[in-house]
This record gives sequence, structure tokens and C-alpha cells, in this order.
Amino acid sequence: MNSYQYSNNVLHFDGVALPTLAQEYGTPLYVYSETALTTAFQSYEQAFAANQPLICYAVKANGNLNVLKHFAALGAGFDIVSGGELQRVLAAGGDASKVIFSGVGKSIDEIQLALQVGVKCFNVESLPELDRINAVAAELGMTAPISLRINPDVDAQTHPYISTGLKENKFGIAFVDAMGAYRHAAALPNLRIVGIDCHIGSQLIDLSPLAEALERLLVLVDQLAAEGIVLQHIDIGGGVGIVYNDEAQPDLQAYADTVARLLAGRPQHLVMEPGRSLVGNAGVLLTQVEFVKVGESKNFVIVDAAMNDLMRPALYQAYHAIAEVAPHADVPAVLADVVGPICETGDFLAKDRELAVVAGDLLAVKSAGAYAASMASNYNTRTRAAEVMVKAGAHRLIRRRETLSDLWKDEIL
Ligand SMILES: Cc1ncc(COP(=O)(O)O)c(C=O)c1O
Ligand SMILES: N[C@@H](CCCC[NH3+])C(=O)O
Repeated sequence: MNSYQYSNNVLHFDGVALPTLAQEYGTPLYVYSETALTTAFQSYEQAFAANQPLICYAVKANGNLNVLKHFAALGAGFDIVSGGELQRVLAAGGDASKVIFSGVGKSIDEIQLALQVGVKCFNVESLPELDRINAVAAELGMTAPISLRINPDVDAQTHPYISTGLKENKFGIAFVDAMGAYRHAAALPNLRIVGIDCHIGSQLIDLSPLAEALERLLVLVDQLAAEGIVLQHIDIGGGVGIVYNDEAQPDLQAYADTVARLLAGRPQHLVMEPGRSLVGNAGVLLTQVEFVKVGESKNFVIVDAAMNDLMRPALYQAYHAIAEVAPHADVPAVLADVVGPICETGDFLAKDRELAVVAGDLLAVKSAGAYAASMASNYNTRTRAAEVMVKAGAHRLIRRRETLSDLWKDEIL
């Protein structure tokens, strides 16, 4: 779905003129399209219709309560990685029984909370974690539903910082140790084995490593069945990559067909944990040009958004497309880096872009629905930007801009 449209030379997002939002709420500003959220969720439902999966939206991609509430209303479950994310899901009206709890370092408090509210399962990433969950469950007089996250040692061919399924990554239980770990779990009285899980990385464009990882999981599923451990679900991990620039659009239907073929005839229910592809291209970061600075060897478009609002370029050298909101016919284009006001050389949103802008112009940094607001910080004592939801020409504020007093209210003078 293309949510962008120029009308009267002004960029509209899901039918809303972006300058209207800048005027009403200020910049920087995250803007999300509810229509695009719905479309992305439904494209998973449609592609995987044969398997009727539980789609557990990965909260880390964008945890705004309104985004969570919207996905909950569409029938989503949630993939969480902290007690905080669990509380968010509950605050948004999400159903705990559709929550899976991932992450390598679950604390005792987090496990207690998850058990008390009745999550669907813990995706366990190590033997000591199995022991901890068993002990916490025993103390509460409960049985914890668990699934083991297997590290299949498959190269996801993505940025090394967002690859998770290689031997050298901290995630999951090594494939060779998996059967031993399941036997260990089966012997613990306060655990109930319900599933298997893997997640090999994020922003995958070539989907063949996902199929390879699933094939490896199925070997284990069969070995477990032979030992009398029959799993209820198979969790295939995160979603497909999105188009930021000139990547080929990953073929979701082809991936779904492969999954359906591999799972055919098996009794297990399909679970998945997509994040980025449900929200990434449903969001933009709207920012205003402060100055155009002509440097000795480089030009800089200095904007009011910075790496604290969108960390991906600084952290992964990630590319985000940038559009002029109201293009000028009479301003010459310059080749420039788009940078923020933060005191770091790494504070850039884009490198070497052709832009025809003057101070006061608005720019829309695209693909900012995922891992943007959720990774924001207060570095340089910058307040977190507001968030707005748009839908078919209407808009509503879903998070106020943080105030300075919010920033130091917990500091003790
Ligand atoms: C365990 C787990 N599940 C789900 C996701 C979401 O992945 P994506 O945003 O690529 O769909 C991640 C992030 O990589 C993850 O680590
Ligand atoms: N934050 C990353 C994705 C992290 C995936 C979590 N395991 C990004 O922006 O691409």
C-alpha cells in the first residue's frame, strides 16, 4: 500500500497534509497511518491463511499503546521481551493468553508477573533460565508453559547487529544442545513443554534462510515426538524485511507457501512474531530544516530531529528515504548530509542526498514506524517527540511531546 500522495504540491500521509500536523503538534513528530497498520496485519493473515497462525506482534518495534490496542482489536497476540512490555500490552487491553515472552535475561520479577497474568508461553533461551522459571513457578504453585528458542546457526544475511541466529550470537539454545535441553525441561516438575521457537534476525530480504531455519526446527520436532514430547506450537520468529530504499520487496506469499508446505500434516499450531513489517512503513518522522550549512567539503541540512529520535542510521548505517514535504521549483538542489543538532559526529539521518530545501521546510523521514520511537532516548536533554495517528484524512494525538520537567522529575537534588 502506498500511504503517500502529493496533492497541490504538498505531501499527504494517509490523506492528511503533513504541514497541518507540524503546525498543530510541532516537530519532530512521528506520524503513523492506521490504514497502513491494518493493511500490513491483514497481509500476514491472508498470506498465512492456510495455517491460521497466531500473529504475535513484536512490541519492541513500536510499543505505543494505541498501536498495541489497534493490533489487539485485529486479533493479534504479542511478543514481549520485558516486564515493561508486558505491562504495556495489558494497559492497551491485550490478551495475556496470547503473549509470548522472549529474551535472554528474564528476571525473577518478570517471570512472576508473566505467570500471574497467564502468558501463553516463555520462549526460553538457556538452561539456567529453565531452572529459574521452574523455581519461580514452584514458589507460586504453578506450572509454566515453555518453548525453547533454538539457535539454528543459519546466516540471515542481514546487518551483523540484527542477526540473531548464528552460533556467535547470544540468543537461543544451540541446535546441538536442544534435545538435552528439552529432556532437562521435561524433568522439571513445574514446567510444561508447549512449543519450539527460533528467530534468526531482522530485516531479512532473502527469505531462504527462514525456510532453512524452519527445516532444522522440524528435525527437532520429529526427534521430540519420537521421545513422546509432542509440541503444541511451532513459532517461526520475526517477520520479513521491508523496503527502505531499493531492496526487492520480500515475497510474503512465497514464504507463507513454503511454511505451509513444511508444516503440512503436522498437528502443531503456527505462531509468528513479526514487528518491523507490521509498522515500519506505516510511519514517518516529520522534521523541520533549521539551517542549510554549506561546508568546505560537505553540505549539511541541519534538521530538528536527531539520532535520539531515529537511531537506526547511526547504529546500523541504515538508510531511510527522505521526502520534501512541499517541494520548491525555484530552489537549487544540493548534495548534503541530513544531520541533527546532537553533539555527535554519528548524529545523521541520511548521507549524500539531493535536496532542494531552505530553513523552515519540512522533511518526511520515511519507514520510521519501526524501531524509531521505541528506540528513542533523551540524549542531549532532548524531549521525546509526540506521536500522531492518521487515518483517511483524520488525525489524533496518541502521545504528547515530553516536557522538560518530565525529564528530571526523578532526579534528586
Ligand atoms: C525474538 C524476536 N522476535 C521478533 C522480533 C521481531 O523481528 P522483526 O521486527 O524483524 O519482525 C525480534 C527482532 O529481531 C526478535 O528478536
Ligand atoms: N532495532 C533493530 C531491530 C532489532 C531487532 C530486535 N532483535 C532495527 O532497527 O533494525
